[in-house]
Amino acid sequence: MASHIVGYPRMGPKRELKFALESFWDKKSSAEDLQKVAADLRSAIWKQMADAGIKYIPSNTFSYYDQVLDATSMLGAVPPRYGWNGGEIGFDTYFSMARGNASVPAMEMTKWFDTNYHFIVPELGPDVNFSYASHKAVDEYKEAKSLGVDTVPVLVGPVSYLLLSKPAKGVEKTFSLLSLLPKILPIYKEVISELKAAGASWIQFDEPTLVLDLDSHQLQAFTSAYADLESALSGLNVLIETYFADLTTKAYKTLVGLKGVTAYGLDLVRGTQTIDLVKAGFPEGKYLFAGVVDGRNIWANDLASSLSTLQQLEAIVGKDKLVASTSCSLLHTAVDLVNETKLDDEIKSWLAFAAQKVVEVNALAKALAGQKDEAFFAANAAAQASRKSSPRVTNEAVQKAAAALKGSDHRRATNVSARLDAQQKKLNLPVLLTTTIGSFPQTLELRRVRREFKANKISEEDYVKAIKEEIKKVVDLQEELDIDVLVHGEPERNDMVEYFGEQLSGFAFTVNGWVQSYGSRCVKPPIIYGDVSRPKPMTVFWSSTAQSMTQRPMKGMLTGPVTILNWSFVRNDQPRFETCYQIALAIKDEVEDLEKAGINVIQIDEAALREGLPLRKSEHGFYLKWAVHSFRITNCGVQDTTQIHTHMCYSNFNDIIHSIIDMDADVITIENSRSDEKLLSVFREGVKYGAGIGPGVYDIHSPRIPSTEEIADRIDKMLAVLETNILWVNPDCGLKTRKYAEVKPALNNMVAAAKLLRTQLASAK
Ligand SMILES: Nc1nc2c(c(=O)[nH]1)N[C@@H](CNc1ccc(C(=O)N[C@@H](CCC(=O)N[C@@H](CCC(=O)N[C@@H](CCC(=O)O)C(=O)O)C(=O)O)C(=O)O)cc1)CN2
Ligand code: MET
Ligand SMILES: [Zn+2]
Repeated sequence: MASHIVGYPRMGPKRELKFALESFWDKKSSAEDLQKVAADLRSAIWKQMADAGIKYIPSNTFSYYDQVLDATSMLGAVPPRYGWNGGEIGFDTYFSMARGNASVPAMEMTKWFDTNYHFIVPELGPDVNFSYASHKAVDEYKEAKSLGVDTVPVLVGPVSYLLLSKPAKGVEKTFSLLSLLPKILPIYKEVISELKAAGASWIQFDEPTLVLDLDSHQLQAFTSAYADLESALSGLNVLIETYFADLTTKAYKTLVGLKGVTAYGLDLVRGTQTIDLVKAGFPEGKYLFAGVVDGRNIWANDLASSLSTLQQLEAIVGKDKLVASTSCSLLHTAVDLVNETKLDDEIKSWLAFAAQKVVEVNALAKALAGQKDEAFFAANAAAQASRKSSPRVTNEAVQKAAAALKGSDHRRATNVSARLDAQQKKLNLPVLLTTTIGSFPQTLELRRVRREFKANKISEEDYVKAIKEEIKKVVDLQEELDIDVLVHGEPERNDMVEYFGEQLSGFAFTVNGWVQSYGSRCVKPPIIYGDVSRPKPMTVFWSSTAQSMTQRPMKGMLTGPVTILNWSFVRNDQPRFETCYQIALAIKDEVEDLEKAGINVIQIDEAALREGLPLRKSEHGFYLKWAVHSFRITNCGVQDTTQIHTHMCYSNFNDIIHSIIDMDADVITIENSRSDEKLLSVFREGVKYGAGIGPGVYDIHSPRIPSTEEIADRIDKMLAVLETNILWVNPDCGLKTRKYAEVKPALNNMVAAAKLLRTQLASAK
């Protein structure tokens, strides 16, 4: 019985890679400095896994930015605008694709399945000349070998690579990405042959797209691809790794029928029915890599339960053919619990980060082989029992309140158009209202103030004073720019989810529990371990302070329950929807306290509602029902005259537009400018939208300053499909990652464009 790890976090236990990357990008250190940090991280990870006893240790799961971009580099699929002239791809070309450069914008980035990780989307057309342009996979295999570790090199599988790509500009409608298979497989063969020459005996292809709803043409692509690779792969053990959900019966049949493949990796955590597929039939003589240790969460594994699952599987696949593994790459969990100095011992005993999960996987493999570490299993069982019975986990009052929600719809009594009328009477605002999404630039000074306050280096009094001054600056700036509905700028928040987690009961937070979101950017998801409640108001002080500084409406600014849920590490001992309802009740209390404090406009961000959509269509309906319901619970109790906003920053929701309407917000602001045709086409196709709507008029992810004409043009396009009286004018998303030098002129042009159109509309009447 052996053990395997699908993949490992690259950022390092203290985000060493983040700091090395950012310092290199800022030209404060050399390429060699960066390479040295990276090599040290890799060697530490390999040694750690080898010491733990892991048999199948992955290599090439390290990346300077993203593993899909690494595959693009391996294939030489560099879009022509980056001016690459062949040869081994270096940092210049690689980081230009990832982040853009002075003259060319970055490639598109999008969500990796239903995680908070983002990958760089390959752009492929009929003219791409593929060539073997990055030897990273082979180099890393050799590097590990020279350190005495024989690894399993990991490649993004050829079919998933194509299924995750997008057609290049100009061929969007006509081009079949899968038609490129015969062009990329020769490159894969070159890599395989070099790996063999270097001594590899195993190879892992990550083919996570196998868990999606695939049609027979797409499934056939897997069959042909691996048939084509069969002779190149002969002599190697070949693992096809899937993760994030169950396979459909058809996909499972395709997988186990692949030529030349000797091992299958299955996610037994999110794939709740996977075990039944295996029971219904598993090919003789093949390996099953059983993903029983959750790579998406921070909970210690229930070892007794996993051991029993593995024993059932062993009876089917045979003793020497079962391998204990993680459910997916550990990229999506925090790195090492050892560095958590502030968590108490009880909560710590319930947790396992990546480093601890490696030990769990190995303990399971040994136990199955008859060498059970009794002390380790006993300590684990005790921790599981303590988590089940701890009074800190259960709050009867919260459970009762959440249970009482069932059966009711929680809708505001008045319909949205009547509410908008009532709000207009109270607020008396012009048409084409301007606003922003919430955050203003997070300056270094601001981050320093927060850090020093957290470390008790400055007093609460000084801290409050500094934040108040910052809010005043932001308010004054917005008045000067003549924005209609103001925000306080969120200077007191480190992150829109972590900030609320820190103030709610039932949450724990870490010091170093960082998870890569994209490139060098990381998030520190709070841990929801118990029933959620709100001990006291969270934002009322800052919002009413901000409102007292201006006559204009000041938006209260909250993060919605679905987003808090999706961007936290969620408890796994009750269904997600129950936790979501509890958060909704806490946010409801906050909404009502803001209203009482005289805040007339309240924004409840649901930035992550779309990303939480299950991977399989059959599960969409159920998710959307409780997610939308949770949102409505937060604001069903406010008066007609209180205006509820929501914000989303993932524009690809044509498929869920009816659920968005059903959220029944008074105003929604949405990311749009990166993909305006996509969003506006919903309305062009005749979807009736009567609530306020602000499709973003410029992209905040780019430092570029949009001109007045260009923004006016965008607004014009929107007016062609949306009624004047419901249209709002705002950027795509919050401004926290931008600089004031960019934000001031951009907002100035935005207000000018709105005014220009107001004048045109008035004279057209
Ligand atoms: N949770 C979440 N998910 C999201 C988003 C989001 O806003 N939040 N936005 C979308 C895009 N994803 C993003 C993810 C991260 C960042 C981002 O800016 N992250 C920062 C960390 C931000 C943070 O929490 N910083 C803290 C802590 C500061 C810090 O890192 N301090 C160091 C000290 C180092 C120093 O001396 O500076 C430490 O604690 O170790 C603060 O500002 O208060 C980063 O990686 O740089 C932006 C967008 C999708 N997913
Ligand atoms: C990722 S959505 C961000 C919403 C938040 N209110 C902000 O402006 O930063
Ligand atoms: Zn946003």
